[in-house]
Amino acid sequence: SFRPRRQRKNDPQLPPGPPALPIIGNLHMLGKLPHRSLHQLAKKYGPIMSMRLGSVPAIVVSSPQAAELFLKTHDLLFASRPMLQASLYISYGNKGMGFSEYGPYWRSVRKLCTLQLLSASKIEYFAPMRREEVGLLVDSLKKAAAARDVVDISLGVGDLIQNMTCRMVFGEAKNSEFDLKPLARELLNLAGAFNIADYVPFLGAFDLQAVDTILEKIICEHEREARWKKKQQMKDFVDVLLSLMNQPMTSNEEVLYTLDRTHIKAILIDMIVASFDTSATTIEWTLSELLRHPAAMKRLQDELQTVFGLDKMVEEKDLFNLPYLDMVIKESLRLYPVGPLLLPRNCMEETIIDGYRVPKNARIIVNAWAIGRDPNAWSDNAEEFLPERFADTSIDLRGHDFQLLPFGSGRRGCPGMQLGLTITRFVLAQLVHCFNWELPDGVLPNELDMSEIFGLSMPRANHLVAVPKYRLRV
Ligand code: HEM
Repeated sequence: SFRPRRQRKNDPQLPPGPPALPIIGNLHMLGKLPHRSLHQLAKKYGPIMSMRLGSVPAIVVSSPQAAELFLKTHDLLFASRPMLQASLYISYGNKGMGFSEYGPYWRSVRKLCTLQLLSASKIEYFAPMRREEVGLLVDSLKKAAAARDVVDISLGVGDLIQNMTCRMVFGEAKNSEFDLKPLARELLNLAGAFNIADYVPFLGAFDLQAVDTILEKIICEHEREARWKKKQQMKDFVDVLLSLMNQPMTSNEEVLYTLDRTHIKAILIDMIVASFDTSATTIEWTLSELLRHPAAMKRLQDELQTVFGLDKMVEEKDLFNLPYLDMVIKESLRLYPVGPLLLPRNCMEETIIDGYRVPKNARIIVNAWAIGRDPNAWSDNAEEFLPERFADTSIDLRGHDFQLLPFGSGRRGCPGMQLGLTITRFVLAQLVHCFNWELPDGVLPNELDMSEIFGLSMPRANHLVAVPKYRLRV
């Protein structure tokens, strides 16, 4: 029916939400753990809640039904990301994928990454590298086991994933001239700081020039090598992207740009920021819960033992058809979505959702942490780690079931999901299969501290430490 344009009393209103202060809006309510604060607020104001982050309107989504409305029913309207000062800054003016606005440019970069860097065949190509890196960690843990040492699992797993990421992206974990990891760490700190509000007081401390210099060196080295060795076979991400340099990038036949060095650098930064911590954090939380639940640990070890026996280490290619492993990982990602507010969406056009007005350019925050704890979706034991809850369900984590959204959903969902899951399954299975794990002196399973800190991923506040005992016969 026809309506005059002027706002009327009966016109759709913003969703309910807490009162906002001048200038800062509701920023002061986020606290140190925004996913928890927003969860509490949503209990009062509902699963579609409106807030103001500084001057920016934000809509916080906290139930599976609401998430489906935003990520499926109206997917296209919310397939963009907000233009944040900091993201412009670290991605050479939004030339990457993760922070770019929806449109032909983003589509073409996303296609490039999905087909050339994150495809099933690329994932498989790096399997020997992952096997080697995990082997090194197992060796060092074996030594610690022999000496009855307490080991820092968070540190060990974090290092492992970082080495894997650097080898995949740059071809090596340590360059002869510099360690690549501090570079990635710095990018991550920056990206983590702005993922809710465009409010980054320490931006000045971040030295993009230094990052650019290092990336430039790495690219030059790869170019030199490619020329000398006439390298035929693609190796790391830098090689793949260089092989596409100066090629016209198209969308629907239209040439949008030619891939140049800035595009390549921005894509490399994206890949590092998105994959540097996420898998490590998932593994860290899963092992923590398994240490707290010895029966679940035993059941998983038994399942792996039926496939690999006690004479063999875990092989990545034989990790299919292990239902309990899958249930454990799902349960862990339900309770600890490592990118809860990882990348906010942006509303492209004013729209009406569930009777509420959602303004253009509102920031959409899907609180996967709250959704994973919604008692309507998960019953009253939602706070418990109970992998068995998935036993007779088809609930999946790929973004089709809106009560479980660790990778987001829809056209903007995580393109690295397959890679992340492959790494997580392999590393977790190996550590559980090769070792029995005990908490250090005096710590009982139910006393293990489980607090988190907020960042781009959501890691443990205190490192997980435990004593490994080697359990294989090889
Ligand atoms: C367990 C590991 C991982 C988890 C839980 C995870 C989770 C997520 C989530 C929640 C999003 C936001 C999705 C949305 O807005 O709907 C995302 C986006 C993204 N992830 Fe992952 N991720 C993981 C691993 C990876 C890996 C290994 C890569 C590969 C480099 C990767 C690359 C990306 C990129 C590029 C985006 C942005 C996509 C876009 O905006 O178009 N992720 N991820």
